[in-house]
Amino acid sequence: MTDERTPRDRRTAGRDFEVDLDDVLDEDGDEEDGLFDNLLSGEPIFENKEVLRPSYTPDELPHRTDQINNMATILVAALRGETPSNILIYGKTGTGKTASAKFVSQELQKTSQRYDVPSEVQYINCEVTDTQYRVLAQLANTFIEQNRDWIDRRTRELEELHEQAREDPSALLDTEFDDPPDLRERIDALEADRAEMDDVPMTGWPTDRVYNEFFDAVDYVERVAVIMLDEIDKLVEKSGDDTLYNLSRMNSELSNSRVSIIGISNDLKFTDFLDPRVKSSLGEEEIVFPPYDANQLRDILQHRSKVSFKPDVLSEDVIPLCAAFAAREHGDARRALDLLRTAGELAERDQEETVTEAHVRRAQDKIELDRVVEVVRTLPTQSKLVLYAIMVLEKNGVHNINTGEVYNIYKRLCEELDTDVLTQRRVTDLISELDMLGIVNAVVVSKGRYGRTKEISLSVPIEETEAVLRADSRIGDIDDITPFVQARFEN
Ligand SMILES: Nc1ncnc2c1ncn2[C@@H]1O[C@H](COP(=O)(O)OP(=O)(O)OP(=O)(O)O)[C@@H](O)[C@H]1O
Repeated sequence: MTDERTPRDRRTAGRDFEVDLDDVLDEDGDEEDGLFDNLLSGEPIFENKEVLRPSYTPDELPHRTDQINNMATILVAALRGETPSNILIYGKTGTGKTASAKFVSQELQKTSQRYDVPSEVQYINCEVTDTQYRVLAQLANTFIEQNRDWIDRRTRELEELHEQAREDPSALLDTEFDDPPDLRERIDALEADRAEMDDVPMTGWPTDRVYNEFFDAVDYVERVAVIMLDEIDKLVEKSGDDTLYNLSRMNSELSNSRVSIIGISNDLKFTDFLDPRVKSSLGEEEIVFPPYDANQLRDILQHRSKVSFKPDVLSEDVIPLCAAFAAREHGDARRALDLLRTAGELAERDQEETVTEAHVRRAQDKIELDRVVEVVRTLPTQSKLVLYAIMVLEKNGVHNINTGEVYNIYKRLCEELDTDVLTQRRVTDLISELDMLGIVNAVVVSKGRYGRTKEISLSVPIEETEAVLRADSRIGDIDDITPFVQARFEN
């Protein structure tokens, strides 16, 4: 059947929204370049941009061989049916902890399938799943799901065997079953278990009931379960160490299965908050991921760029510059990859054929600005008011602002918003926090016999900061405030 409609008919058929086609068709009704045509027509820079995103797990991780081998040496116990030691993995953000741990898990699962040994890794991101209840419920449901699949497979096998045994009783000779009724009993028992296996709801039960469900689900069949808790410090920060305590003492009570834990953290000090028993059990093995240096980052980018970019689109200095910028930021591979991707996107947007050093510099500014916008947007209201006060002063040409000046404006803002006024001491603390976040720069200077004071300046672009602050509906309502700054006696 041929479609008799014109291209225009086809485009408008079934539309339930209005589009002005004159924007896309010229006066003679011919097609002009549409909104996306221009963007699509440029020679694309990327071969596969997804490869540069954090969600992609590379199958090669340069400069992490030692850590990967170390993990494998510990986890190989699972393939022998033994319990691997628990592992704690430390390292700053972007040092390849998650990528390496996931890589080793995939290899472990592949090998376990090949040798038919039941060992598996369950990954949990504790930034998302951050309470004992949710961790246990998520694990329980994963194992319940697997158990149901296992029962389905097993009952199918046993039904077949039952069929055979009814015709020929010798079919049961080398099995654990005495006769067909014995086998039938086993099938019925499995089906009864299956019927009882309900999911754990994500809220609402007492936590010990969830724990019991999880315990029964893991122990239902023989297996070694490695539980990988990424961002484990977030779990401890939010809900203490009960989950880790419970997981680390399970093995003494399990009959069929074994559990081992891999904890991943970028907070080197988080174990200080753990119960000593949990601390020693969790830290049986510790693996440290040091920051990458510029040369290592260069290798990592080189590997990824081969798959992600078209050939010859990167000018020579692009990768070294991305690596150098990211090495300055505590050797963060995620930052290096973000820079490279953003630089590529900027070149693509400009419809240029090569990515240059200038794109990398612009990408660095853009990423930095995005970070600032995000930090400012999520500040608590009081900190936003303090920052707003500093911004008002700068906008009115005041430099080397002191705390008293910030405090005066801050008080006026609070009055206008009819909100609580914090003490000057507390506001000084908030200024120090803004300093630590890199949003303002506060240096203590000595004023000779006038004592010491803080000189404060904004470290971020003023227009963008104002726009983000004003996007907060309460601050957006503030009328323009002109600071009254006392004459200063400079010495
Ligand atoms: N050696 C490496 N080779 C290739 N890519 C790497 C390497 N190390 C890290 N990466 C990449 O860098 C990004 C960040 O890595 P990853 O998520 O593993 O860091 P992390 O140490 O877990 O950081 P965080 O603590 O912030 O979670 C990912 O895209 C990862 O694929």
